[in-house]
Amino acid sequence: MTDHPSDPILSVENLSIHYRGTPRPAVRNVSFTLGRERLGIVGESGSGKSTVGRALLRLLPTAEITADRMSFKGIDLLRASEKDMLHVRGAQMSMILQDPKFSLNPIQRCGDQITEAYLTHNKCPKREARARTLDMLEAVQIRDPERVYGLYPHEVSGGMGQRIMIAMMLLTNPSLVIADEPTSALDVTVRLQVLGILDALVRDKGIGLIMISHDLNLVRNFCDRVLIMYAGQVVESLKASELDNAQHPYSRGLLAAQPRIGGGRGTLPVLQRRPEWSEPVEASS
Ligand SMILES: Nc1ncnc2c1ncn2[C@@H]1O[C@H](COP(=O)(O)OP(=O)(O)OP(=O)(O)O)[C@@H](O)[C@H]1O
Repeated sequence: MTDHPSDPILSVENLSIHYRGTPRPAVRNVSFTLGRERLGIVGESGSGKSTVGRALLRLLPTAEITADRMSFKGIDLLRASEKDMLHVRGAQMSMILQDPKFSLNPIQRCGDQITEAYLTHNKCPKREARARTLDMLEAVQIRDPERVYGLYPHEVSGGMGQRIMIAMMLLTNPSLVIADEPTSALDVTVRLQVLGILDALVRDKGIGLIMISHDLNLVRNFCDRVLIMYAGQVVESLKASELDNAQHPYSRGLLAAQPRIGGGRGTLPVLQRRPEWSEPVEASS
């Protein structure tokens, strides 16, 4: 079990993932550890970020997953039975996806969905689960939890839907939350509110967070460490505060392609890609 804040919650060594029927692995030799911290995974579309997140939850029925190690709080995720994974998913490890519209059940009231998810993993009277749901809705800064409890997903805004998802994912007290582009469907103000909520909850509860994103500015400000992925591999791993000093030419290209306030109106450079970056590299942690 993980007791000390600096103990890794998650340890991944040489993770490779190959979707069956595709010519090459989507992810190759990815290694990293995660403590009670916020780890960003960035890279262009198709670089394998979401595939890594889904592999941790073993949500890839059409892929071969191999690794020297993929352990979460002492559980061997490669060899855990499906029954064991049912206890891990949603209870100890949760995933927040981009758009709540596709994650919430459209024909069930939002509050009932959270209560039901809680009761799947915890035995308690329904009344108590409902009260916990209302408390959690309040914790994610929903002002009128009783009213929102009774709304259907189509009746809530994108930002509120995402708070509802966060409430659902955090109510079971997970040790690890994987947030896959959790705010990219939100406008800037709501995005900052949702990130603030996630940040406070992660800090207060000592959760490990993996933030999957395209947005370098977001991970620079929000995360402690960053993995930069290209063509299924981690090309660079560094502290978020040192992101601007990234060395790999792909990372430098990503940084240079970011528009900056006050950066002038010139054309942004086109991101260069070289074949040798797709060659196998030494695993980094
Ligand atoms: N179910 C699947 N079957 C076959 N190939 C897949 C499947 N899902 C993803 N891939 C491929 O795996 C590679 C990595 O995809 P992945 O979605 O992990 O990238 P990503 O970095 O998360 O991209 P995005 O930012 O667009 O979500 C891509 O080449 C993608 O086409």
